Amino acid sequence: MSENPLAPSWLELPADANALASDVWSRNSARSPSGEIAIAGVASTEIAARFGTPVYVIDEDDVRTRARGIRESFDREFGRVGSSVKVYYAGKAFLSTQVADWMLRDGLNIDVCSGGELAVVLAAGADPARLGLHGNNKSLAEIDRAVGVGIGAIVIDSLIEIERVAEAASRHGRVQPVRLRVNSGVHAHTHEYLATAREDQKFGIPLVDVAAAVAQIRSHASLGFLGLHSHIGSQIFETDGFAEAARRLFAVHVELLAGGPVPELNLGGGFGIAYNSSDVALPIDVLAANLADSVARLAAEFGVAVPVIAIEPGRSIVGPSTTTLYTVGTIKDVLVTDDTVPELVEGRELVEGQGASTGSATGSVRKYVSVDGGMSDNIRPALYAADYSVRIANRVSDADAALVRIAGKHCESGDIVVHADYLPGDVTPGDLVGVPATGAYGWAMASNYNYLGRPPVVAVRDGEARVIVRGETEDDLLSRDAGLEQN
Ligand SMILES: Cc1ncc(COP(=O)(O)O)c(C=O)c1O
Ligand SMILES: N[C@@H](CCCC[NH3+])C(=O)O
Repeated sequence: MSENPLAPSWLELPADANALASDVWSRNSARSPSGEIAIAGVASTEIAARFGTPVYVIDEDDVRTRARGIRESFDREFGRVGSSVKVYYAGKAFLSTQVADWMLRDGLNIDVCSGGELAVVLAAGADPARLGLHGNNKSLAEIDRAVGVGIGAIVIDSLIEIERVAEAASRHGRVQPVRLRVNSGVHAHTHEYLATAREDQKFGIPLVDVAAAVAQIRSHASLGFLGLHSHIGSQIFETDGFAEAARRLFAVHVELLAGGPVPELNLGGGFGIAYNSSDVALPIDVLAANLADSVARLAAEFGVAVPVIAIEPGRSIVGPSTTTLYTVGTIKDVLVTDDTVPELVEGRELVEGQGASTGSATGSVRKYVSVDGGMSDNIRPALYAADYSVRIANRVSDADAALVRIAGKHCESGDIVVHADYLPGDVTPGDLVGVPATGAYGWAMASNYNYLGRPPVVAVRDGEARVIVRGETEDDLLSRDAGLEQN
């Protein structure tokens, strides 16, 4: 078997199209002696038989080990430079009461960005003091509830919000700790929709306006200023962007010290993970060490103490923990000829970065493998041109590898789950396939498009599986329909 010219340039023909890349699959994923993929000792076929497909399978030990690992790495590295760290799990990546409970037990705080997320973590029994609330347009009701329950921090995102939070705090007789989100102007190297600190976007306050905003915060007895906040974007692989944001914020942080205490500095989340064989994630302990060194250097340069650092990782904690299992329904070998190439070129522009080949593609076959889910359980390939990977989960095969595109079942040609990977060429209807690294922003961004029910989330640990979020049924889908008018 040779490489298919339709394959994107980053995708290499694997030596074994059954192999599970250890940096992409959850830590307890492995082929069992029969050849099928087992996750934390639970066979894929058993999961599919008990819970149906599609199904998100979350490896509990993986997500909790990562949560503790991030906390410990940052504690160690910032302890080394005379400071400490508050780690907030960014609940937007994936939140359920069970996941919230794991995070809290493993010593993390939780960051929420809506009243709904707040309700979930409160339902998990979280101490509100360990929570933070974000959002560029929090409603008055959301602010009121957060202040009323005694939330640990509110990240103020606009000048207008200073007055809203101050008013709610004085009404509740509280001094509400707040951070101020700053648009650092750092252009993180990621998809445009995932970059959150360029000048031309909705989040935060420009650096030049920060001094006045903080003066406004400090003028309210009902507000307590914790410090500045920056989140430059998501799925970022290098430390440079974080270090540059820290540098820009630090200069302002130091100026603010002249007007009162600034105990903390929040550097946000955004640490990248591997979704496929071309992604190389920076190890968390390297990232933590680099950031600690950068912040310590800045503190020394400015002659001030290293502040307490807060971080808000989401994807890097929960992303690699989860595999989505699907059942293959139909398969088509699509011959890409001269006639179809122009369409492909156009398609490539729509999904920039996917890297479909152009002229040389003539006469090559792309195998379309359609599964029983799609953009309703993972919108990221369609929304961000995210490149995932795939393996047959119910068996191994020594058939020659074939270039496949995993498509969903939605009425939408952009409904793609995996743009390109190699699978054994005998992949067949009825096979189970596993798509790893779907834990972050998969279920969280799922929809009911085409009236598909959102799949269940099943947690696996030590050979046991249990539902932590049940899947939606047709009754669920119909339950919000008001029905026909009675004549
Ligand atoms: C303010 C804020 N904090 C934290 C995160 C979490 O980012 P990630 O899941 O990439 O770590 C996000 C999402 O991008 C965010 O907007
Ligand atoms: N939803 C994005 C991450 C968050 C974007 C900015 N807060 C993703 O799937 O990658």
